[in-house]
Amino acid sequence: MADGVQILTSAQIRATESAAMGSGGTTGAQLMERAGAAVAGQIRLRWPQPRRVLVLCGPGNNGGDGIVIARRLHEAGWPVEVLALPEGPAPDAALMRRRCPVPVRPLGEAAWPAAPAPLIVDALFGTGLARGLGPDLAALLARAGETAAEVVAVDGPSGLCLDSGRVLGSVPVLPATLTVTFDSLRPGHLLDAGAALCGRVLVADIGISSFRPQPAQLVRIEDASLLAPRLSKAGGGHKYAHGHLVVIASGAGQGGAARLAARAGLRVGAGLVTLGPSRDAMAEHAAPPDALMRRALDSAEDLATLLSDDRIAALCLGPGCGVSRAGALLRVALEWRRPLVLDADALTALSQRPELRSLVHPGCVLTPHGGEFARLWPDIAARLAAPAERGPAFSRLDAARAAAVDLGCSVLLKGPDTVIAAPDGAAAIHAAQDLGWLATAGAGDVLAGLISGLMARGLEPFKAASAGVLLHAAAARRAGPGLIADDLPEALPAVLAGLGA
Ligand SMILES: NC(=O)C1=CN([C@@H]2O[C@H](COP(=O)(O)OP(=O)(O)OC[C@H]3O[C@@H](n4cnc5c(N)ncnc54)[C@H](OP(=O)(O)O)[C@@H]3O)[C@@H](O)[C@H]2O)[C@@H](O)CC1
Ligand SMILES: Nc1ncnc2c1ncn2[C@@H]1O[C@H](COP(=O)(O)OP(=O)(O)O)[C@@H](O)[C@H]1O
Ligand SMILES: [K+]
Repeated sequence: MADGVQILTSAQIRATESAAMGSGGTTGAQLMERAGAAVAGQIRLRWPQPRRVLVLCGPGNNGGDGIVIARRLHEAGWPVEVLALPEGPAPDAALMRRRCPVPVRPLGEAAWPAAPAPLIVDALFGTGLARGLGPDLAALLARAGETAAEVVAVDGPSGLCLDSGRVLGSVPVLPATLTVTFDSLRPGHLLDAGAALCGRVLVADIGISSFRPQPAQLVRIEDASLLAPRLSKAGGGHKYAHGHLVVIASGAGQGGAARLAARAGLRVGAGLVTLGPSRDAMAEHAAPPDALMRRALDSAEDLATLLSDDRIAALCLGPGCGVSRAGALLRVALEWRRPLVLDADALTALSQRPELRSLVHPGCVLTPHGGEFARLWPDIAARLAAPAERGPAFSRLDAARAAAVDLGCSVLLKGPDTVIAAPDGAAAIHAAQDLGWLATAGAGDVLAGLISGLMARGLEPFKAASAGVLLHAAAARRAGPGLIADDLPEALPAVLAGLGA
């Protein structure tokens, strides 16, 4: 399992809540009171001066939380209006409605306030969202969206599937300024459209964390400081003790992407890195860094000979390699059965050579972006591209997990929301929607170099992929706006020093 903060799906948070209540230590109404109090508290922290607030409540427990929020804000002297859908079969929510000192009026066109409230609390649907919003509700929310009110979403914006980060149905949802969720994040807060729609996400502790399922199957990776002990070279050791990485490079005239990967491998601490271009491309790959070693590799036989050296610890195949060259070397790389990163052209080559799929093994990390993923797994990609009608919708997380199980290796699906899945079901999400500058040629090559460098240093594939993504993002933050891929390896020394590695 990667180091990180546990993420629970809707089904898992429901089970956690049931276990907490089943223990006899708490009741559903108490949990609802804590949840509502936490949201009201966050609202008052963010907007210290009372202001008119419109609380929109749904039929279930999300709506029950909304009623608690309304009561709490009313008690604090805020002018509160509550509009609610008809009650569903949720006894705790019904209890809260009976206790509510503010009139609860039916939500609909007739009751909609003429003058818009500056703050809207969206407590319509949370983890119980089963389908897209109906047209009447969607129209009301669209109107609310036009008023430039600030929106606080309870658990998540209503209409957003909290398991996938996808909007259900073809209806717009009300984007939130602030989302307050309970106990832990859901995948949908980080994935796909969810990250933008949720705004700032805060997690309120409601006292049920000891009832979460263990071990964690899904985490958010965000804290690079956890990596420091594994990245440190304190304690000595010869360069070979830190691993020898081989990065396959291109034939003549095909560019320097592999050099970016190799440079990243060196910077992340692999003891030695050998770049392997074809013989006729040796001269063009002679550029710095001089710390790189070079070895001409023209054929699968040349690669097999090189890999017979036991000291070689990891191989990176794909960046700037050319699809036909990657295809020619792929079988030997896979039959080596040692730590291997397949990226870029190697992924395209694998999609064209189905007979090699059975050779993929647990020591491999595949790092596709969306296009490469769709070439390798067209059926899974089609499920992801299909409209999301019902919750839980098929997600990028589901897609990466299905791919990891299919090939029996770790799969890293790249994007602003990167998902890493291991074949045993472990998974991690890294949200970097603030790092648009990473959408630059060669950023992925650097990532492949980081991961393979970490694998050369002995990190197991899933952990190396998780750590590589973290370091990649940290380097991008360090390099800042205007970054190009070449800057990322150069930013690593400062990142590593900052981590105390
Ligand atoms: N877990 C925890 O630890 C805690 C959870 N808490 C809170 O509970 C929330 C989950 O509550 P929940 O399970 O009652 O579901 P919720 O989101 O209120 O919706 C279900 C209702 O909506 C209906 N419905 C669904 N989709 C619809 C649609 N498109 N259009 C119309 N109707 C639709 C659905 O009806 P049905 O699908 O059966 O027709 C059902 O009546 C969670 O998000 C959190 O806020 C906290 O109080 C305490 C701790
Ligand atoms: N908009 C974005 N926000 C954050 N990260 C991004 C964004 N676009 C791309 N990335 C990241 O940058 C890298 C790009 O990799 P890739 O698509 O393979 O590019 P290339 O092939 O040009 O190297 C990946 O790590 C991806 O997660
Ligand atoms: K909500």
